[in-house]
Amino acid sequence: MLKIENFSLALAKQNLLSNLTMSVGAGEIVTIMGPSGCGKSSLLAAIAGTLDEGFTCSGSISLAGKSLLDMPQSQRQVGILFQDDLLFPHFNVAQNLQYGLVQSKQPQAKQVIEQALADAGMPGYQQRDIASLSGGQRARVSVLRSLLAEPKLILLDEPFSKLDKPLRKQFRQFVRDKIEELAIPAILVTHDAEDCLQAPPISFFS
Ligand SMILES: Nc1ncnc2c1ncn2[C@@H]1O[C@H](COP(=O)(O)OP(=O)(O)OP(=O)(O)O)[C@@H](O)[C@H]1O
Repeated sequence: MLKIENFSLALAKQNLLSNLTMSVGAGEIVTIMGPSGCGKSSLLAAIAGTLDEGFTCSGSISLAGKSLLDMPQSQRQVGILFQDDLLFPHFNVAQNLQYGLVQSKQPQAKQVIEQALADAGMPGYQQRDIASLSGGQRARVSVLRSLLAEPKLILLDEPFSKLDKPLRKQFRQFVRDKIEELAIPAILVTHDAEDCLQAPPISFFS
């Protein structure tokens, strides 16, 4: 479980978040909404350990009982998905997925990748160039790459915003199923109430 307790975040003298307390259970997806610039992505960065200098935070964030704020970024095992996928354009689909694969799965990489692509409705796409994929296919490869790294928590920063409506619906379901399957907590930041994958959103609108 992810637990955020009395968490406050400031940028120079600007208060972004004050005393946020929330928890996210295994397989649960909590959605966060709020106006542009209110600090949603910064909260995700604080959890992932990628907050830039200039931000200060207080309170606690723990995952499975371990404090994340005290942990180096490399040890946090947090997966992040952004609006723009960060796939390597010069690698094909399989090479991109292999990059995400945890060390223990490397010996069976071929089979694991084959199965992951089949699960994502993209069987046989291993050798395809990234540039030849549609937006929805790129999005799916991007999610798969994050999930193959077996993160202990996943943070989704508007990953659906570039997809058209029918694709968005299909992709939301795909992400929800994968997170439930992995039984890890997830936080989704969005501007679109329809993106709420489970319960109603936590709103940062004041
Ligand atoms: N690297 C940075 N350096 C300085 N200021 C930053 C940095 N990143 C974000 N900010 C500022 O911090 C505030 C919160 O930004 P953040 O990206 O967290 O907002 P957001 O709620 O995710 O916005 P949006 O919905 O527009 O993506 C904004 O005022 C933004 O300009």
